[in-house]
Amino acid sequence: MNETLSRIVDSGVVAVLRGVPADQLVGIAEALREGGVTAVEITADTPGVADLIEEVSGSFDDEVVVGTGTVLDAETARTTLMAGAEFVVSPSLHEDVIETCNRYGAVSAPGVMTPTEAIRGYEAGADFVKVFPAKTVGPAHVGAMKGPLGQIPMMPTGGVGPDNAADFIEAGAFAVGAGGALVDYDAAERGDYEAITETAREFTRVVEEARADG
Ligand SMILES: O=C(O)C(=O)C[C@H](O)[C@H](O)COP(=O)(O)O
Repeated sequence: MNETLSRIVDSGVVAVLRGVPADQLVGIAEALREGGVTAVEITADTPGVADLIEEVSGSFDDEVVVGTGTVLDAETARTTLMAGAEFVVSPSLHEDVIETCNRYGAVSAPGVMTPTEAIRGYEAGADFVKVFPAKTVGPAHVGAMKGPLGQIPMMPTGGVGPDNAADFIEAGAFAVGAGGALVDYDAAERGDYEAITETAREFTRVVEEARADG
């Protein structure tokens, strides 16, 4: 397995940081890592995303795997890969983004909702697919897609929290992505990074237990 992908598997949870304030970034990434979440995605609509990716990848070496989220075009993929991103996630399917990632040896994950989109992304060379938005379709949808498409690693994202993460893992997801339910910017603003670590710990515990049960 690709090394970046195996580091995402190890984390089990990919933290989606959208609009993270620059002065909170390293503190939040550290708090997440303390709680076992060692894969972090900074979304491309975050101001200064390339600089933020460079900062976080320079701060942790191999301990934290860093990617770009909400990537809608090849230019954004290339720019952020050059800044140090190791994986690229999209809410939608863009074959030029997948192609660009493969050109530079990076992992790519298009956003998909249907079996047709999932297989199209995988045939285009994606390493895994992000089932998005996950909460509206639920774990049963992921389980049903994994039936005929068991070879495609799936990471449900969008409305995933410690309350439903186990159901997605039990349905066959190899990991989950989470933003709102995982990263509390207000807590970071107050300097309460321990709260972020606690949520991350709970999240990774739930995922590990669901894997052990499966
Ligand atoms: O556009 C993307 O690439 C995304 O990652 C979409 C959402 O920001 C994530 O799905 C996080 O969603 P929540 O966990 O519900 O906050």
